[in-house]
Amino acid sequence: MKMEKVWAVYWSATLTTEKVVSAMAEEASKRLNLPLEKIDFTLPRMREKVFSFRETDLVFFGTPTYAGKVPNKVLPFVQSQFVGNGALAVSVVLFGNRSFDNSLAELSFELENHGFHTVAAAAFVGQHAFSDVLAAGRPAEADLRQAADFASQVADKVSGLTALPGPIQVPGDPAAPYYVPMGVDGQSAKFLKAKPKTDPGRCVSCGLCASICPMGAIDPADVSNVPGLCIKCHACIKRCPTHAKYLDDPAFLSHKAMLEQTFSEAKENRVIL
Ligand SMILES: Cc1cc2nc3c(=O)[nH]c(=O)nc-3n(C[C@H](O)[C@H](O)[C@H](O)COP(=O)(O)O)c2cc1C
Repeated sequence: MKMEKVWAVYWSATLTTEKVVSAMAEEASKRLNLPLEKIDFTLPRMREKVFSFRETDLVFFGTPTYAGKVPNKVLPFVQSQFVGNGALAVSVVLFGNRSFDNSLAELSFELENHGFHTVAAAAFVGQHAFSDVLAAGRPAEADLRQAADFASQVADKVSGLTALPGPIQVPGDPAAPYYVPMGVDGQSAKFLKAKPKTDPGRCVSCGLCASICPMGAIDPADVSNVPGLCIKCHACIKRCPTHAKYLDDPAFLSHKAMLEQTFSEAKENRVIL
């Protein structure tokens, strides 16, 4: 099929999805000798307009896995902000070494439902946003190489297509319920209402956290004040230059400890072509 443009489209709070989707789209654009454009819809200001694609677009579309699915506060934007108009798409999810459960199936389903034709899919491991040790440093160089190899195979597949294939088959159930986080005691860990705290001894009031919060939840005039909804994405915690932000909610810490105890063995990336 004759394509005209490659796109990297992603939502990424701690930048692992951005890294993997960008590596894929960059490689495909090189291989197909086509221009590349990026849409990062992580921040509220990037979620105000609708993006419409064309049949000649190849779109690498990525989100993280939260509770085994597409993050529930991101899903409405996936559904309302992007119109496929017959564009080819590659669904990509990142997951933090536990499982991607049903996120890839859900993302693929939503893309198909909104006018995209999915031609490939991938689930890559990214450092777990909750932890400094779970999948630490991933995507690493080897992951990014694998992402590029995959994209190059996608490019060859797309160039060789003479008709639209059926939707790519991915494991999982788009309608499955969310994974319920557990604590070390085996009971469900309820930390939905937890909010990040600020260490006044470290915070220099640079305002970065407020400017990168995907929910716009942090008061820029007083960053220790979080009046908005916190989705525990860890953008503020992971990206604070002085390490001033933290979560000390006991249920959250218990879930994090359980994950670190149970899912320490490195998982592999999954590609579907
Ligand atoms: C609220 C929340 C829920 C998560 N749930 C899962 C999960 O169910 N399974 C998993 O393996 N990783 C899970 N993760 C880890 C993320 O999928 C992983 O850190 C991903 O790389 C984050 O993407 P980003 O860097 O683009 O924001 C979760 C992370 C957060 C913040």
